[in-house]
Amino acid sequence: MQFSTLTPVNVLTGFLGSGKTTLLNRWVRQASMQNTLIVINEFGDIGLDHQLITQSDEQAVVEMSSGCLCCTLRGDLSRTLKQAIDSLLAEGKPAPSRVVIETTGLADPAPILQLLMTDHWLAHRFQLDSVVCCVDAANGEATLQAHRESQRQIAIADRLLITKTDLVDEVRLTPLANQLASINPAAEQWQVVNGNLSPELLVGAGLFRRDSQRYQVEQWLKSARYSVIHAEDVKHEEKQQGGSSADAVPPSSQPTLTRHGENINAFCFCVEALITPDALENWLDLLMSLMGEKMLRIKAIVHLTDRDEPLALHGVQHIFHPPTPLPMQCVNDRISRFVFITQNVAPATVAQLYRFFTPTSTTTTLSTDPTANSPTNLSTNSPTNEAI
Ligand SMILES: Nc1nc2c(ncn2[C@@H]2O[C@H](COP(=O)(O)OP(=O)(O)OP(=O)(O)O)[C@@H](O)[C@H]2O)c(=O)[nH]1
Repeated sequence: MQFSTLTPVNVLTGFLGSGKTTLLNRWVRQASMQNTLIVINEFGDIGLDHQLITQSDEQAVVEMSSGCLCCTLRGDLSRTLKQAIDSLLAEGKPAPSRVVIETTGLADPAPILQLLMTDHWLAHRFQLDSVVCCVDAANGEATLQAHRESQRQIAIADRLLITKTDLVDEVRLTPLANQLASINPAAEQWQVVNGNLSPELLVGAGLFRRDSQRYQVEQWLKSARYSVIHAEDVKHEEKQQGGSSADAVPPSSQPTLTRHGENINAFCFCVEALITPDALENWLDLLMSLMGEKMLRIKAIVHLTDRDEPLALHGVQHIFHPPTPLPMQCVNDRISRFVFITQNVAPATVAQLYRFFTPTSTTTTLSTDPTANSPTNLSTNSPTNEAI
């Protein structure tokens, strides 16, 4: 399956009452959202949101109710999308060119992202474009302190929309914006009043841009926004000074500590040397098996010893999307960059575990099979270069 033929999916998340439906109500009226399929995951029997969304000929709105997509209804997403697309085609309408999934306010978006990678039918038809998270300007700080789900929604997002900014002044807005930036430094922030925001600002955060038919590596990875830890520095300091790898962690990567003792860490781990496939696989395997639940999101551009072209990796918790081989001209150097957003996992732990596996001498080949979703499967098959 070519990347260019996969339908982009935007996941719209945000805590209860944060303004998701208000935003969607605006979006469905926009010309740029024509031919978009909107999936609303309601929790409970009465799908009020569905009644609120204005329907038009261009948009199909389907509703999944009675349960939360992230907890109980995983099989239902592919079923819902299949049925919706079948009925569009039966009516003589085109298949959707975009899907927007609005989650329940309490949903952890990570399982939904995993579903897009692991469900065979979904993985062959859809690709994640962006996770968009609404944060209520008036209640955001309190919600963030009190609810783990809210922290995870913010940490995993590509775009953060601070809604209801008409209700607060700068004195309240600035600390919230700073806190969001410390949890998720790479996510762009937008202020929104009554859902008034062009949907075009929200799409196109994915690795592959459909409109230009190009890979956009730096816009996707945004590694420059993170504090950086160099694998080589970690080694050097320990050898020369007898310090620990924690010494190599810059102060700017100190965690955002929330009231419930959750540490959200966002950092970029850089490796200048080419990495052997074994070291990569063993490192990621160990990280995921020991602390997969706490790995909220991982994106990486990796340069391996056994191949010229770089690979793009994208993981959510313990699940990885199949590696995507990229054309060499997408990158400027051969430094591997891993962006981690973690919960209660210190950057030093990630760095130390990497050191544990380097150097290694054997080489294997990474699979690009869409069903090979775990790092454990990275070494199984020959690459097929399907995504190029
Ligand atoms: N003042 C103000 N109110 C807003 C704004 N955006 C949304 N609201 C109001 O906030 C309330 C919640 O908005 P919704 O769009 O229903 O929020 P939601 O995230 O879909 O809510 P759930 O589905 O319960 O999670 C509604 O009464 C909206 O009218 C805004 O920018 N300013």
